[in-house]
Amino acid sequence: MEAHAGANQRIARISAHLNPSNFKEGGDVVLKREECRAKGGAPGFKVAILGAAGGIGQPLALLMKINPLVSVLHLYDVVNSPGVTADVSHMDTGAVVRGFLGQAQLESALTGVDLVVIPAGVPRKPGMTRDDLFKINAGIVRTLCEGVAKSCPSAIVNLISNPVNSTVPIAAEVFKKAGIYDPKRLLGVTTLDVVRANTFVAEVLGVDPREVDVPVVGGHAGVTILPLLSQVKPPSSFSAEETEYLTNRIQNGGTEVVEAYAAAKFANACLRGLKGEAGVVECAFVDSQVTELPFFATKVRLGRGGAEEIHQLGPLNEYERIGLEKAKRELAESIQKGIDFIKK
Ligand SMILES: NC(=O)C1=CN([C@@H]2O[C@H](COP(=O)(O)OP(=O)(O)OC[C@H]3O[C@@H](n4cnc5c(N)ncnc54)[C@H](O)[C@@H]3O)[C@@H](O)[C@H]2O)C=CC1
Ligand SMILES: O=C([O-])CC(=O)C(=O)O
Repeated sequence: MEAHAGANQRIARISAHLNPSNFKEGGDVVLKREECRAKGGAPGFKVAILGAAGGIGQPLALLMKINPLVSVLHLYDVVNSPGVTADVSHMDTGAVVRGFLGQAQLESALTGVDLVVIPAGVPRKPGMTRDDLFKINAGIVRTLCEGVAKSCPSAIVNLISNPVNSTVPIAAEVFKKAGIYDPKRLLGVTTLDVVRANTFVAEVLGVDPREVDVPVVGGHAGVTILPLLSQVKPPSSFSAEETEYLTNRIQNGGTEVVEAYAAAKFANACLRGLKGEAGVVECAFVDSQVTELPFFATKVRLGRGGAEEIHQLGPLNEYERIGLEKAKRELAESIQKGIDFIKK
C-alpha cells in the first residue's frame, strides 16, 4: 500500500509539473527533490533560458539539456513554454527541466540560477538591420534584466537578443541602477561571428574548421564585426580579394542563416569557466578598456567570475586598422543609444 501511495505521489508531482494549466497560475511548479542534483546524480549548474520557445531558444534548450555541466534547466517564455518544456524534458539526459510561462513566473524562473541565457525578442526580417529591432527588444531586455537583478544578481548573463551592441549597454545600465553591476558577468554573445569566420576561412584554406581560430572583435552588427584575418591560426595569408570576400561574408552571415549552436557553444564555455577549468578563451562583447569605447568584443578568458581577463587586440594590418575605425564609429552610436534608453 505504502509503496503505491509513494508512487502515486510521484506521478501526481510529475503530472503537476508538466500540466500546461499549472503554468498559468503564476505558481512555481517545482520538483523539490531535484533542486540541487540532476536525476543522473551529477552535480552541475542551474541554467535559465529566457525566450526558450523561439527559433534560437528551442534548439538551444535541446543543446543545454544534453550538456553534462547542466543539472537544472529553466525554460521561460511569454508563449509556448509548456509544450517546449514537455518536449525537451523527455530527453534521457541528466538535467532536470522546468518550464515557466509569462511575467508572473519570471522570478521563479530566475531564482538561484548560475547562468542566464537571453535569446528573447523579435528577430530580423529580410531587409532589416539589427538596429531596426531596438524599439521592441530594448524594452524586453530591460524587463528581463530587472528580473535578473532581483532574483539572481550574481548570475552570469549571456545576452543574445539583438541589437547586441545596444542591448548589452542596456543591461549594464539596468544592473548599475539596481546596484549589482559586475562587468565580468555580463557578456554579449558574438560567438556566431567566430563560428562563421572559422567555417568560411576553413573553406578558403581547404582545411577542417575545427583547426581554425579567427579572432573577431568589435561588435555584433555589420561593419562592427571585424574579423582579424592577420591573426588566424594556423598562420595563413590571404589575397586582397580573399580578405574582402571573407570580411564581407562574415559581416553579413546573419542574413544567410542564424543558429543556436554558437549560443550553446558560448554558454558551455561560460560553464567550463564557472567550474574552474583553466584556459577557456572565447570572443565576447564586454565592458572593456581595450579601446576608448565602454564596450568592445575581443577574446576574453572565462573563469569562476565570468570574463576574468580581457585580451588586447594584438597587431593589426592596414586593412584591419581602417575596419577598426569604421567599426568604432558605428559602435559608439549603438552603445550610446542603449545607455540613453535607460538613462533618459
Ligand atoms: N547574438 C546572436 O548571435 C544572435 C542573436 N539573435 C537574436 O536573438 C533574438 C531571438 O531570435 P529568434 O529566436 O530567431 O526569434 P523568435 O521570434 O523565433 O523567438 C523569440 C522568442 O522570444 C520570446 N519573447 C518575446 N518577448 C519576450 C519576453 N518579454 N520575455 C521572454 N520571451 C520573450 C518569443 O515569445 C519567442 O519565443 C532576436 O533578437 C535575434 O536577432 C539570433 C541569432 C543569433
Ligand atoms: O543576423 C541576425 O539577425 C541574427 C544574428 O545576430 C546573427 O545571425 O548573427
